[in-house]
Amino acid sequence: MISTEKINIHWLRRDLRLNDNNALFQALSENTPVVLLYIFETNNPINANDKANFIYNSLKKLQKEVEAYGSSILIKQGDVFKIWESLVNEFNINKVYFNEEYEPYTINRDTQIKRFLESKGMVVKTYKDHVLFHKDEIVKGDRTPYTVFTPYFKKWMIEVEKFTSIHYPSEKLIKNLANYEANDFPSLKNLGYVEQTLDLPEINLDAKLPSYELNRDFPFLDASTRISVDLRYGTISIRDAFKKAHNLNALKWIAGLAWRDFYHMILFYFPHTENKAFKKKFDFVEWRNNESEFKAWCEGKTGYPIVDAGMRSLNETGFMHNRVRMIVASFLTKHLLIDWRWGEAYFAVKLLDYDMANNVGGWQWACGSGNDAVPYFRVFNPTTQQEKFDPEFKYCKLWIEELNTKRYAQPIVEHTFARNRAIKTYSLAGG
Ligand SMILES: Cc1cc2nc3c(=O)[nH]c(=O)nc-3n(C[C@H](O)[C@H](O)[C@H](O)COP(=O)(O)OP(=O)(O)OC[C@H]3O[C@@H](n4cnc5c(N)ncnc54)[C@H](O)[C@@H]3O)c2cc1C
Repeated sequence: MISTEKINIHWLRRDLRLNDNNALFQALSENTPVVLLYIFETNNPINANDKANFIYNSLKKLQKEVEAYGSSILIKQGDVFKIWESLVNEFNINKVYFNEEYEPYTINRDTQIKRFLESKGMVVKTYKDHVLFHKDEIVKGDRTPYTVFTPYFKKWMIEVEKFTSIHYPSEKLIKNLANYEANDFPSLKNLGYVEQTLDLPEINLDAKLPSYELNRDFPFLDASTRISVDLRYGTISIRDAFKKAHNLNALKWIAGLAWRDFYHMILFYFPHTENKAFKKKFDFVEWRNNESEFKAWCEGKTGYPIVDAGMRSLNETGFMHNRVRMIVASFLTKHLLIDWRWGEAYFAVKLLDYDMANNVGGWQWACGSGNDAVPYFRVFNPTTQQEKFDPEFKYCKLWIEELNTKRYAQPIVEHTFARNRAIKTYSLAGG
Protein backbone atom coordinates (compact mmCIF):
# COMPACT_ATOMS: atom_id res chain seq x y z
CA MET A 1 0.00 0.00 0.00
CA ILE A 2 2.67 2.42 1.09
CA SER A 3 4.63 2.02 -2.16
CA THR A 4 1.89 3.61 -4.27
CA GLU A 5 0.49 6.10 -1.76
CA LYS A 6 2.06 9.54 -1.91
CA ILE A 7 4.15 10.14 1.22
CA ASN A 8 6.51 12.66 2.76
CA ILE A 9 9.62 11.46 4.57
CA HIS A 10 11.08 12.92 7.73
CA TRP A 11 14.71 11.87 7.94
CA LEU A 12 15.70 11.54 11.63
CA ARG A 13 19.34 12.37 12.34
CA ARG A 14 20.34 14.52 15.34
CA ASP A 15 16.71 14.92 16.37
CA LEU A 16 15.71 11.56 17.82
CA ARG A 17 12.49 12.75 19.46
CA LEU A 18 8.86 13.38 18.56
CA ASN A 19 8.31 16.54 20.63
CA ASP A 20 9.34 20.10 19.74
CA ASN A 21 11.02 18.92 16.54
CA ASN A 22 11.11 21.69 13.95
CA ALA A 23 11.36 19.73 10.66
CA LEU A 24 9.05 17.00 11.93
CA PHE A 25 6.47 19.61 12.93
CA GLN A 26 6.61 21.15 9.44
CA ALA A 27 6.31 17.71 7.82
CA LEU A 28 3.35 16.68 9.97
CA SER A 29 1.58 19.99 9.32
CA GLU A 30 0.99 19.00 5.68
CA ASN A 31 -1.84 16.81 4.42
CA THR A 32 0.43 14.01 3.23
CA PRO A 33 1.23 11.03 5.52
CA VAL A 34 4.76 11.11 6.91
CA VAL A 35 7.16 8.17 7.12
CA LEU A 36 9.97 8.41 9.69
CA LEU A 37 13.33 7.24 8.42
CA TYR A 38 16.66 6.59 10.15
CA ILE A 39 19.82 5.56 8.30
CA PHE A 40 22.77 3.92 10.08
CA GLU A 41 25.34 5.35 7.71
CA THR A 42 28.38 3.31 6.84
CA ASN A 43 29.90 6.36 5.09
CA ASN A 44 30.33 8.26 8.34
CA PRO A 45 33.72 7.47 9.86
CA ILE A 46 32.55 7.99 13.46
CA ASN A 47 30.14 5.12 13.71
CA ALA A 48 31.36 3.48 16.91
CA ASN A 49 29.54 0.78 18.83
CA ASP A 50 28.58 2.83 21.91
CA LYS A 51 27.14 5.63 19.78
CA ALA A 52 25.19 3.09 17.72
CA ASN A 53 23.83 1.61 20.97
CA PHE A 54 22.63 5.02 22.13
CA ILE A 55 20.99 5.75 18.78
CA TYR A 56 19.42 2.30 18.63
CA ASN A 57 17.94 2.55 22.14
CA SER A 58 16.55 6.00 21.34
CA LEU A 59 14.98 4.73 18.11
CA LYS A 60 13.46 1.79 19.92
CA LYS A 61 11.74 4.16 22.35
CA LEU A 62 10.41 6.20 19.44
CA GLN A 63 9.25 3.04 17.70
CA LYS A 64 7.11 2.17 20.73
CA GLU A 65 5.57 5.63 20.70
CA VAL A 66 4.73 5.62 16.99
CA GLU A 67 3.41 2.05 17.03
CA ALA A 68 0.55 3.34 19.17
CA TYR A 69 -0.45 5.39 16.11
CA GLY A 70 -0.15 2.46 13.70
CA SER A 71 3.13 3.72 12.32
CA SER A 72 6.76 2.55 12.28
CA ILE A 73 10.24 3.90 11.83
CA LEU A 74 11.88 2.76 8.65
CA ILE A 75 15.43 1.73 9.59
CA LYS A 76 18.09 1.38 6.91
CA GLN A 77 21.78 0.74 7.05
CA GLY A 78 24.50 1.19 4.46
CA ASP A 79 25.83 3.74 2.01
CA VAL A 80 23.59 6.77 2.51
CA PHE A 81 23.58 7.70 -1.19
CA LYS A 82 22.66 4.22 -2.35
CA ILE A 83 19.92 4.04 0.25
CA TRP A 84 18.32 7.23 -1.02
CA GLU A 85 18.53 5.89 -4.58
CA SER A 86 16.63 2.78 -3.53
CA LEU A 87 14.09 4.70 -1.43
CA VAL A 88 13.17 6.77 -4.45
CA ASN A 89 12.30 3.55 -6.29
CA GLU A 90 10.59 1.94 -3.33
CA PHE A 91 8.24 4.79 -2.37
CA ASN A 92 6.13 7.48 -4.00
CA ILE A 93 7.89 10.36 -2.20
CA ASN A 94 6.60 13.89 -2.53
CA LYS A 95 8.71 15.84 -0.05
CA VAL A 96 11.66 15.09 2.21
CA TYR A 97 12.15 16.94 5.49
CA PHE A 98 15.18 17.07 7.76
CA ASN A 99 16.89 19.28 10.31
CA GLU A 100 20.19 20.91 9.35
CA GLU A 101 23.66 19.74 10.37
CA TYR A 102 26.81 21.83 10.29
CA GLU A 103 29.87 19.59 9.94
CA PRO A 104 31.78 19.65 6.63
CA TYR A 105 30.95 15.99 5.91
CA THR A 106 27.25 16.37 6.73
CA ILE A 107 26.89 19.62 4.79
CA ASN A 108 28.43 17.98 1.74
CA ARG A 109 26.28 14.84 2.15
CA ASP A 110 23.09 16.85 2.53
CA THR A 111 23.89 19.05 -0.46
CA GLN A 112 24.41 16.00 -2.66
CA ILE A 113 21.29 14.24 -1.46
CA LYS A 114 19.18 17.36 -1.86
CA ARG A 115 20.45 17.76 -5.41
CA PHE A 116 19.72 14.11 -6.18
CA LEU A 117 16.19 14.20 -4.75
CA GLU A 118 15.39 17.45 -6.53
CA SER A 119 16.62 15.95 -9.78
CA LYS A 120 14.00 13.25 -9.23
CA GLY A 121 11.29 15.87 -8.83
CA MET A 122 11.04 15.86 -5.04
CA VAL A 123 10.93 18.86 -2.75
CA VAL A 124 13.51 18.97 0.06
CA LYS A 125 12.81 21.12 3.11
CA THR A 126 15.42 21.75 5.79
CA TYR A 127 15.13 23.50 9.17
CA LYS A 128 17.17 24.64 12.13
CA ASP A 129 16.75 22.48 15.22
CA HIS A 130 20.11 21.34 16.59
CA VAL A 131 21.22 24.77 17.85
CA LEU A 132 19.44 27.85 19.14
CA PHE A 133 21.07 30.19 16.62
CA HIS A 134 22.70 28.92 13.49
CA LYS A 135 25.24 30.21 11.02
CA ASP A 136 24.02 33.66 9.96
CA GLU A 137 21.69 34.67 12.80
CA ILE A 138 24.22 36.16 15.23
CA VAL A 139 26.68 38.03 13.04
CA LYS A 140 28.43 41.40 13.07
CA GLY A 141 26.81 44.53 11.67
CA ASP A 142 28.49 43.91 8.30
CA ARG A 143 27.06 40.34 8.23
CA THR A 144 30.47 38.72 8.74
CA PRO A 145 30.85 36.10 11.49
CA TYR A 146 32.14 36.88 14.95
CA THR A 147 35.42 35.15 15.72
CA VAL A 148 35.61 36.33 19.34
CA PHE A 149 33.14 34.93 21.84
CA THR A 150 32.43 37.95 24.10
CA PRO A 151 30.73 40.25 21.55
CA TYR A 152 28.98 37.23 20.01
CA PHE A 153 27.69 36.27 23.44
CA LYS A 154 26.44 39.83 24.16
CA LYS A 155 24.29 39.80 21.05
CA TRP A 156 23.29 36.15 21.59
CA MET A 157 22.03 36.95 25.11
CA ILE A 158 19.75 39.72 23.79
CA GLU A 159 18.33 37.62 20.96
CA VAL A 160 17.98 34.40 22.94
CA GLU A 161 15.04 35.76 24.94
CA LYS A 162 12.79 34.91 22.01
CA PHE A 163 13.26 31.19 22.67
CA THR A 164 11.20 31.52 25.85
CA SER A 165 8.18 31.27 23.55
CA ILE A 166 9.32 29.21 20.56
CA HIS A 167 8.01 25.65 20.43
CA TYR A 168 7.27 23.40 17.46
CA PRO A 169 4.45 21.14 18.70
CA SER A 170 5.21 18.09 16.57
CA GLU A 171 3.99 15.92 19.47
CA LYS A 172 0.45 17.14 18.80
CA LEU A 173 0.48 15.97 15.19
CA ILE A 174 1.78 12.40 15.55
CA LYS A 175 -1.50 11.07 14.20
CA ASN A 176 -0.42 12.41 10.81
CA LEU A 177 2.33 9.80 10.55
CA ALA A 178 1.77 7.28 7.78
CA ASN A 179 -0.20 4.21 8.70
CA TYR A 180 2.67 1.96 8.01
CA GLU A 181 4.16 -1.22 9.40
CA ALA A 182 7.79 -1.56 8.51
CA ASN A 183 9.37 -4.99 8.34
CA ASP A 184 10.59 -6.13 11.75
CA PHE A 185 12.55 -3.57 13.76
CA PRO A 186 16.13 -4.83 13.20
CA SER A 187 18.22 -6.14 16.08
CA LEU A 188 21.47 -4.40 16.98
CA LYS A 189 23.28 -7.57 16.00
CA ASN A 190 21.73 -7.52 12.55
CA LEU A 191 22.94 -3.98 12.19
CA GLY A 192 26.45 -5.20 12.99
CA TYR A 193 26.79 -3.84 16.52
CA VAL A 194 27.30 -5.46 19.89
CA GLU A 195 24.84 -4.74 22.67
CA GLN A 196 26.49 -2.58 25.32
CA THR A 197 25.42 -1.13 28.66
CA LEU A 198 25.89 2.62 28.62
CA ASP A 199 26.61 4.71 31.70
CA LEU A 200 23.82 7.26 31.38
CA PRO A 201 22.80 9.26 34.44
CA GLU A 202 19.32 10.69 34.75
CA ILE A 203 18.97 14.22 33.40
CA ASN A 204 17.41 16.46 36.04
CA LEU A 205 17.93 20.12 35.27
CA ASP A 206 15.73 21.21 38.19
CA ALA A 207 18.04 19.45 40.62
CA LYS A 208 21.34 20.41 38.99
CA LEU A 209 20.93 23.98 37.80
CA PRO A 210 20.43 25.88 41.10
CA SER A 211 23.95 24.98 42.31
CA TYR A 212 25.57 24.64 38.86
CA GLU A 213 27.55 27.89 38.89
CA LEU A 214 28.99 27.21 42.33
CA ASN A 215 29.92 23.56 41.83
CA ARG A 216 30.40 22.95 38.11
CA ASP A 217 34.22 23.02 38.19
CA PHE A 218 34.62 20.31 40.83
CA PRO A 219 34.56 16.94 39.07
CA PHE A 220 33.94 14.90 42.23
CA LEU A 221 30.67 16.78 42.82
CA ASP A 222 29.22 15.60 39.49
CA ALA A 223 27.45 18.96 39.33
CA SER A 224 27.14 19.35 35.59
CA THR A 225 23.91 18.25 33.95
CA ARG A 226 25.24 15.42 31.71
CA ILE A 227 22.84 16.58 29.00
CA SER A 228 25.51 16.62 26.28
CA VAL A 229 24.64 13.22 24.77
CA ASP A 230 20.95 14.15 24.58
CA LEU A 231 21.78 17.45 22.92
CA ARG A 232 24.10 15.67 20.50
CA TYR A 233 21.44 13.22 19.35
CA GLY A 234 18.46 15.49 19.91
CA THR A 235 16.75 13.21 22.43
CA ILE A 236 16.14 16.42 24.41
CA SER A 237 15.10 19.60 22.64
CA ILE A 238 17.65 22.42 22.96
CA ARG A 239 14.75 24.88 23.19
CA ASP A 240 13.13 22.97 26.06
CA ALA A 241 16.46 22.83 27.89
CA PHE A 242 17.00 26.54 27.37
CA LYS A 243 13.50 27.38 28.64
CA LYS A 244 14.03 25.39 31.81
CA ALA A 245 17.38 27.10 32.46
CA HIS A 246 15.84 30.49 31.73
CA ASN A 247 13.08 29.87 34.27
CA LEU A 248 15.71 28.91 36.84
CA ASN A 249 17.84 31.93 35.88
CA ALA A 250 20.83 29.62 35.33
CA LEU A 251 22.91 32.15 33.42
CA LYS A 252 26.24 30.33 33.66
CA TRP A 253 24.68 27.19 32.21
CA ILE A 254 22.98 29.17 29.45
CA ALA A 255 26.42 30.57 28.57
CA GLY A 256 27.48 26.95 27.82
CA LEU A 257 24.71 26.75 25.22
CA ALA A 258 26.08 29.95 23.70
CA TRP A 259 29.56 28.37 23.43
CA ARG A 260 27.90 25.43 21.70
CA ASP A 261 26.17 27.71 19.16
CA PHE A 262 29.40 29.69 18.73
CA TYR A 263 31.49 26.60 17.95
CA HIS A 264 28.86 25.35 15.48
CA MET A 265 28.86 28.73 13.76
CA ILE A 266 32.68 28.76 13.64
CA LEU A 267 32.84 25.28 12.10
CA PHE A 268 30.28 26.33 9.51
CA TYR A 269 32.20 29.44 8.42
CA PHE A 270 35.69 28.00 8.91
CA PRO A 271 35.33 24.33 7.91
CA HIS A 272 39.12 23.97 7.62
CA THR A 273 39.26 24.08 11.44
CA GLU A 274 38.08 20.47 11.40
CA ASN A 275 41.76 19.56 11.03
CA LYS A 276 43.70 22.84 10.67
CA ALA A 277 44.40 25.50 13.27
CA PHE A 278 42.02 28.47 13.40
CA LYS A 279 45.09 30.69 13.93
CA LYS A 280 47.23 29.54 11.03
CA LYS A 281 50.62 29.95 12.71
CA PHE A 282 49.75 27.07 15.05
CA ASP A 283 49.98 24.74 12.07
CA PHE A 284 53.73 25.31 12.29
CA VAL A 285 54.22 24.13 15.88
CA GLU A 286 56.88 21.40 15.90
CA TRP A 287 54.97 18.69 17.70
CA ARG A 288 57.06 15.98 19.35
CA ASN A 289 54.36 13.33 18.75
CA ASN A 290 56.03 10.71 20.91
CA GLU A 291 53.92 7.57 20.48
CA SER A 292 54.68 5.94 23.82
CA GLU A 293 53.82 9.17 25.65
CA PHE A 294 50.57 9.36 23.67
CA LYS A 295 49.79 5.79 24.74
CA ALA A 296 50.45 6.68 28.39
CA TRP A 297 48.11 9.67 28.07
CA CYS A 298 45.38 7.55 26.43
CA GLU A 299 45.63 4.91 29.12
CA GLY A 300 45.73 7.36 32.02
CA LYS A 301 49.28 6.51 33.04
CA THR A 302 51.05 9.88 32.97
CA GLY A 303 51.69 10.01 36.72
CA TYR A 304 49.56 13.17 37.05
CA PRO A 305 46.45 12.01 38.96
CA ILE A 306 43.92 14.51 37.58
CA VAL A 307 45.01 13.76 33.99
CA ASP A 308 44.96 10.01 34.56
CA ALA A 309 41.61 10.04 36.37
CA GLY A 310 40.06 11.98 33.49
CA MET A 311 41.40 9.65 30.82
CA ARG A 312 40.31 6.57 32.73
CA SER A 313 36.82 7.98 33.23
CA LEU A 314 36.67 8.62 29.47
CA ASN A 315 37.86 5.10 28.65
CA GLU A 316 35.44 3.47 31.06
CA THR A 317 32.31 5.56 30.62
CA GLY A 318 32.57 7.60 27.41
CA PHE A 319 32.28 10.79 29.47
CA MET A 320 34.74 13.28 30.95
CA HIS A 321 34.01 16.32 33.09
CA ASN A 322 34.51 19.68 31.32
CA ARG A 323 37.25 21.01 33.67
CA VAL A 324 39.13 17.74 33.29
CA ARG A 325 38.75 17.83 29.49
CA MET A 326 40.51 21.20 29.58
CA ILE A 327 43.30 19.85 31.79
CA VAL A 328 44.00 16.67 29.79
CA ALA A 329 43.89 18.57 26.48
CA SER A 330 46.32 21.17 27.75
CA PHE A 331 48.58 18.44 29.12
CA LEU A 332 48.71 16.59 25.81
CA THR A 333 49.34 19.61 23.64
CA LYS A 334 51.63 21.59 25.96
CA HIS A 335 53.34 19.24 28.42
CA LEU A 336 53.80 16.45 25.89
CA LEU A 337 53.76 18.62 22.75
CA ILE A 338 51.53 16.14 20.94
CA ASP A 339 49.44 17.44 18.04
CA TRP A 340 45.94 18.50 19.16
CA ARG A 341 44.50 16.47 16.26
CA TRP A 342 45.68 13.24 17.91
CA GLY A 343 43.79 14.11 21.07
CA GLU A 344 40.76 15.33 19.14
CA ALA A 345 40.62 12.05 17.20
CA TYR A 346 40.94 10.01 20.40
CA PHE A 347 38.09 11.96 22.02
CA ALA A 348 36.00 11.54 18.86
CA VAL A 349 36.17 7.78 19.19
CA LYS A 350 35.74 7.60 22.96
CA LEU A 351 33.25 10.36 23.84
CA LEU A 352 29.62 9.35 23.69
CA ASP A 353 28.74 13.05 23.36
CA TYR A 354 31.26 13.53 20.55
CA ASP A 355 30.27 16.51 18.48
CA MET A 356 32.80 17.77 15.96
CA ALA A 357 32.10 21.48 16.48
CA ASN A 358 32.42 21.31 20.27
CA ASN A 359 35.33 18.89 20.23
CA VAL A 360 37.41 20.79 17.70
CA GLY A 361 36.48 24.03 19.47
CA GLY A 362 37.49 22.62 22.87
CA TRP A 363 40.78 21.21 21.60
CA GLN A 364 41.79 24.33 19.72
CA TRP A 365 40.84 26.39 22.78
CA ALA A 366 43.02 24.28 25.06
CA CYS A 367 46.06 24.22 22.81
CA GLY A 368 45.86 27.91 22.03
CA SER A 369 45.14 27.74 18.30
CA GLY A 370 41.41 28.49 18.43
CA ASN A 371 39.01 31.39 18.90
CA ASP A 372 39.42 33.17 22.19
CA ALA A 373 41.77 30.36 23.15
CA VAL A 374 44.00 30.12 26.21
CA PRO A 375 47.17 32.07 25.30
CA TYR A 376 49.98 29.68 24.32
CA PHE A 377 52.13 30.81 27.25
CA ARG A 378 49.44 29.92 29.81
CA VAL A 379 50.24 26.33 30.61
CA PHE A 380 47.86 24.67 33.09
CA ASN A 381 49.80 23.15 35.97
CA PRO A 382 48.13 19.74 36.44
CA THR A 383 49.16 19.61 40.10
CA THR A 384 47.73 23.00 41.05
CA GLN A 385 44.62 22.27 38.97
CA GLN A 386 44.13 19.10 41.02
CA GLU A 387 44.78 20.96 44.30
CA LYS A 388 42.19 23.55 43.33
CA PHE A 389 39.46 21.37 41.83
CA ASP A 390 39.97 18.01 43.56
CA PRO A 391 41.75 19.00 46.79
CA GLU A 392 41.02 15.76 48.62
CA PHE A 393 41.68 13.53 45.58
CA LYS A 394 38.06 12.34 45.71
CA TYR A 395 37.73 12.30 41.91
CA CYS A 396 41.23 10.93 41.38
CA LYS A 397 40.67 8.08 43.82
CA LEU A 398 37.44 7.19 42.09
CA TRP A 399 39.33 6.31 38.91
CA ILE A 400 42.85 5.38 40.01
CA GLU A 401 42.68 2.41 42.31
CA GLU A 402 46.49 2.20 42.64
CA LEU A 403 46.90 5.88 43.58
CA ASN A 404 49.25 6.22 46.58
CA THR A 405 50.79 2.82 45.92
CA LYS A 406 54.11 1.95 44.31
CA ARG A 407 52.21 0.68 41.30
CA TYR A 408 51.15 4.21 40.32
CA ALA A 409 53.19 5.75 37.47
CA GLN A 410 55.90 8.35 38.09
CA PRO A 411 55.25 11.72 36.35
CA ILE A 412 56.00 11.28 32.67
CA VAL A 413 57.55 14.74 32.48
CA GLU A 414 58.54 17.40 35.02
CA HIS A 415 56.14 20.36 35.01
CA THR A 416 58.53 23.35 34.90
CA PHE A 417 60.70 21.72 32.25
CA ALA A 418 57.61 20.88 30.15
CA ARG A 419 56.16 24.36 30.58
CA ASN A 420 59.35 26.07 29.39
CA ARG A 421 59.70 23.65 26.48
CA ALA A 422 56.11 24.30 25.39
CA ILE A 423 56.47 28.08 25.54
CA LYS A 424 59.72 27.94 23.55
CA THR A 425 58.30 25.57 20.92
CA TYR A 426 55.07 27.54 20.49
CA SER A 427 56.90 30.86 20.29
CA LEU A 428 59.17 29.47 17.55
CA ALA A 429 56.00 28.86 15.52
CA GLY A 430 55.04 32.50 16.02
CA GLY A 431 52.92 31.92 19.17
C1 LIG B 1 38.91 19.39 24.81
C2 LIG B 1 37.41 19.48 24.90
C3 LIG B 1 36.63 18.66 24.10
C4 LIG B 1 35.23 18.73 24.16
N1 LIG B 1 34.48 17.91 23.34
C5 LIG B 1 33.13 17.98 23.37
C6 LIG B 1 32.33 17.15 22.53
O1 LIG B 1 32.83 16.38 21.71
N2 LIG B 1 30.98 17.24 22.65
C7 LIG B 1 30.38 18.11 23.52
O2 LIG B 1 29.14 18.16 23.58
N3 LIG B 1 31.12 18.94 24.29
C8 LIG B 1 32.46 18.90 24.26
N4 LIG B 1 33.21 19.72 25.08
C9 LIG B 1 32.51 20.75 25.90
C10 LIG B 1 32.13 20.30 27.32
O3 LIG B 1 33.24 19.72 27.96
C11 LIG B 1 30.98 19.30 27.36
O4 LIG B 1 29.89 19.79 26.61
C12 LIG B 1 30.49 19.06 28.78
O5 LIG B 1 31.53 18.58 29.59
C13 LIG B 1 29.35 18.04 28.76
O6 LIG B 1 28.90 17.78 30.05
P1 LIG B 1 27.50 18.33 30.57
O7 LIG B 1 26.43 18.02 29.59
O8 LIG B 1 27.34 17.82 31.95
O9 LIG B 1 27.77 19.89 30.57
P2 LIG B 1 27.07 21.12 31.30
O10 LIG B 1 28.16 21.84 32.00
O11 LIG B 1 25.89 20.72 32.07
O12 LIG B 1 26.66 22.05 30.06
C14 LIG B 1 25.43 21.88 29.35
C15 LIG B 1 25.66 21.85 27.87
O13 LIG B 1 26.16 23.10 27.38
C16 LIG B 1 27.06 22.85 26.29
N5 LIG B 1 28.39 23.31 26.66
C17 LIG B 1 28.83 23.66 27.89
N6 LIG B 1 30.09 24.09 27.83
C18 LIG B 1 30.48 23.99 26.55
C19 LIG B 1 31.70 24.30 25.86
N7 LIG B 1 32.77 24.80 26.46
N8 LIG B 1 31.73 24.07 24.53
C20 LIG B 1 30.66 23.59 23.88
N9 LIG B 1 29.49 23.29 24.47
C21 LIG B 1 29.40 23.50 25.80
C22 LIG B 1 27.08 21.35 26.07
O14 LIG B 1 26.14 21.01 25.08
C23 LIG B 1 26.67 20.82 27.43
O15 LIG B 1 26.09 19.54 27.37
C24 LIG B 1 34.62 19.67 25.04
C25 LIG B 1 35.42 20.50 25.83
C26 LIG B 1 36.80 20.39 25.78
C27 LIG B 1 37.64 21.29 26.65
